[in-house]
Amino acid sequence: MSVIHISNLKKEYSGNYVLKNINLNFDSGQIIGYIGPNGAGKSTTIKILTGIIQDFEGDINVLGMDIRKNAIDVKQRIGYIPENAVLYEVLTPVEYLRFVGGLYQLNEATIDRKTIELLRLFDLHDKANVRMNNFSKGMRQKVLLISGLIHNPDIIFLDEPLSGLDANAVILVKEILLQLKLAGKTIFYSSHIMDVVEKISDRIVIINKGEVIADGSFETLRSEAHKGSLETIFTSLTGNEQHQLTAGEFVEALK
Ligand SMILES: Nc1ncnc2c1ncn2[C@@H]1O[C@H](COP(=O)(O)OP(=O)(O)OP(=O)(O)O)[C@@H](O)[C@H]1O
Repeated sequence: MSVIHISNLKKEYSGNYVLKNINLNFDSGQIIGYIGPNGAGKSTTIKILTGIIQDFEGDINVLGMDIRKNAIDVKQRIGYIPENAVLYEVLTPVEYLRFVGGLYQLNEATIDRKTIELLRLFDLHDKANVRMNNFSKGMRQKVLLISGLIHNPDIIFLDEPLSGLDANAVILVKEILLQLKLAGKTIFYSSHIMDVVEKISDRIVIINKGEVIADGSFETLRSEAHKGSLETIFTSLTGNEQHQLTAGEFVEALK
């Protein structure tokens, strides 16, 4: 069943189209890797799909609802873990997650029960009531992940979710995403870490300059591109295979 339907999506800033006629359908129970170079339009797409940006051309349907008309209903059933989030740093994780859980209309007992358990599983139980202003990057990222998942959403949008996490936490989050997928959730995953995208995605969409330039399973992309890893497929498709040369020029320019 199609849970995300994107039809003729375009987005412009000051007359410059950063998304150019994107058409995509995604089925439930899949991990979708959404990748592209810096500035390709990944975060903009995610912000439109999650109802944060409402000024766009085309039609977006999420979980059977038109995002323009039903943004609030859609938001209740999706989770969004943004790239750069402003956590309310004067708050503790317990206070912050109570606030977020309240937005999702969870009752306080449920929020507190989930919060304590989820913090424990992320090794943050001893920080539950400590203000987040002195938290490390990875600790903040863990709280952010919990805040996007606490209402058990049907679709989870993640923008560079492993940022700052240590190796154990990365393995744990990858495993959580795979188990959420097996439970029927749809995961929309945007990242620059190619080997993770390669390993976890059922389908990979590559965008460049606001356009879809590749779409398929890793095996399909690999056979079409005649390349080994997703990293080499990515660099050949996005037209940047001159890294050694560019690095040399960079070092030269420093002199
Ligand atoms: N609020 C804005 N006003 C004007 N231009 C914007 C705005 N937000 C994004 N853009 C532009 O839209 C384009 C796409 O940006 P976007 O953040 O979606 O890229 P991205 O693929 O997520 O990049 P990155 O990998 O660097 O995070 C960029 O050229 C960016 O400068």
